[in-house]
Amino acid sequence: MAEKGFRISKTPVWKKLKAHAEEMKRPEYHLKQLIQEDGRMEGFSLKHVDFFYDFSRQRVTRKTMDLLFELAKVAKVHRKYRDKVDGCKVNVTENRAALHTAARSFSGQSICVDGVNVMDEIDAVRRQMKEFSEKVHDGTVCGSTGKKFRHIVVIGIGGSYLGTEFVANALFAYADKGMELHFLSNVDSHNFETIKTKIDPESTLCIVISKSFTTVETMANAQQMKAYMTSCGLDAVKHFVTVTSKGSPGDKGKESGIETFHMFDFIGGRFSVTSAVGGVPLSLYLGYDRFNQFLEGAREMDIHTKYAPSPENIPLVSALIGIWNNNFLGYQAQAVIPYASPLSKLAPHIQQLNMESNGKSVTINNYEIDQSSGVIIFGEPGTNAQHSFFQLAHQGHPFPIDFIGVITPQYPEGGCRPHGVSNHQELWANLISQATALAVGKDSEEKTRFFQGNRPSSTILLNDLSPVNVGRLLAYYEAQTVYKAFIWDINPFDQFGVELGKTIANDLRREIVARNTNPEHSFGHMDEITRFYLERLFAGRLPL
Ligand SMILES: O=P(O)(O)OC[C@H]1O[C@H](O)[C@H](O)[C@@H](O)[C@@H]1O
Repeated sequence: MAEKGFRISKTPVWKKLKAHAEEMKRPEYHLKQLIQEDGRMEGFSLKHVDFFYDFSRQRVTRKTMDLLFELAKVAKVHRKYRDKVDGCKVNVTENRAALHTAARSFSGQSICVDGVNVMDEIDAVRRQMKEFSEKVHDGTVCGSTGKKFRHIVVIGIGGSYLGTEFVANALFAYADKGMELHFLSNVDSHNFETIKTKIDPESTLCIVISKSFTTVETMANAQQMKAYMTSCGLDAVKHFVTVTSKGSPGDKGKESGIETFHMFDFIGGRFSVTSAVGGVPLSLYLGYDRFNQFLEGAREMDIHTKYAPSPENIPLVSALIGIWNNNFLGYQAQAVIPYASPLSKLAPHIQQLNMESNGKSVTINNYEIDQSSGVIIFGEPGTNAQHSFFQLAHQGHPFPIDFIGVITPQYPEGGCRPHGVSNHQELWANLISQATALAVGKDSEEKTRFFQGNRPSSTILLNDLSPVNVGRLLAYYEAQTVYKAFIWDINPFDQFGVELGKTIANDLRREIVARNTNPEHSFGHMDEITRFYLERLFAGRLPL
């Protein structure tokens, strides 16, 4: 993928960027000055069809951008990206391709991995999802007592859950198929018990989604759900379908009576919402055509990402700005603040996408990373966020923000204008003012009322929250994540960092099983702290 011995932090352009970051500390580069420059908005924003990206309130000048484009060139990002979308095995640690982009390709062109055109199986799964969702909607496929399905319980965690939840929330206004969607992700029994109170088992379809079909939480929840359905006198087989990778323990074939939709080893969990992982629940919830429109939006952003030259390439420009903020200006966190409640689950999805992909300690050639890769991502919708953590954003530790605005809301507003403006106009007044306040700041004799300003943000604008635009937004963040990794020269497609905790949990599970089967089993051989917690679990209360 990259030449051996390559380290981005050792390149001359990296050093030039370091020196430039020092220069950018000078007062004349304070954002309150930069945003006054003629043509700032036009020169520091990009538009691609329905997607507008404004970086005029980032701490960058033309020189910064030129250096960042040089950095992208040195990192050979365009070649790496083309290798990825063409099916090269860019996930070198797992010897896999990374082809989430193929899940929304409609070009008719082959994409080959090991000489096999993956589009054939992707197309077959698309047809299967379409047919299945139509049969559920017309009642041909129904529960074991003949009732139409009205509740869908998605059983999955991490990448087999977060993307679907984000899209389902974003497109709630389009969910007119009479389906209620529930997410059983956490092994915490509260999650399961709460869902039980909300569903009618006879009209409930469970979708077990797990690429590996070994994830402990998902397997436990699937078993709980199966036992519950059986206890309700239902034939559980008729109430379950699975989404899993070919050949996994859950891929039991037609004879099991459970319909299986395949996902593939070349699509990573956190990149999988445009595959059957999102496709099965979302086509049931929204209808297949709307899921398809969502894919169209993602595809269109993929094409832009692949072909647009660096200065016009929106995901690349935002990845470069992210690296500038992180590695050169020293910001360690990034907030995602949509001024649109339907995007309330965007931040948790982007959090996994970014932090699991780019929270790495070695480069693709196994060199220890000597600059940080990945930042802490968090977020909540505005204006709610303003009334919780924005104090820190304005006067405490600064962190860059992605603001997201939607021009036309999903529901038409009535004529009521509480302060002379509609609620949507009020929302926008806040969206605009927050970015300005962060950038400009405010002088004051009173120290507690002083605002330093110079706090960077970008603003993404969408015409509306249609399935197509939600697809564009998703693909934008996916591409931005991948471009960042390609600049840092890390592999964004593996996640070995999640393994250690799971291994320790396996050991503890064995201990708990031993005590469950033998009440005399002692935890005496364990360390004091672990022993304390295990004893409390079995004692059922804190020590007196
Ligand atoms: O889809 P599954 O195999 O059940 O995996 C579910 C999730 O668990 C893993 O621990 C990883 O952290 C995620 O990347 C993955 O999406």
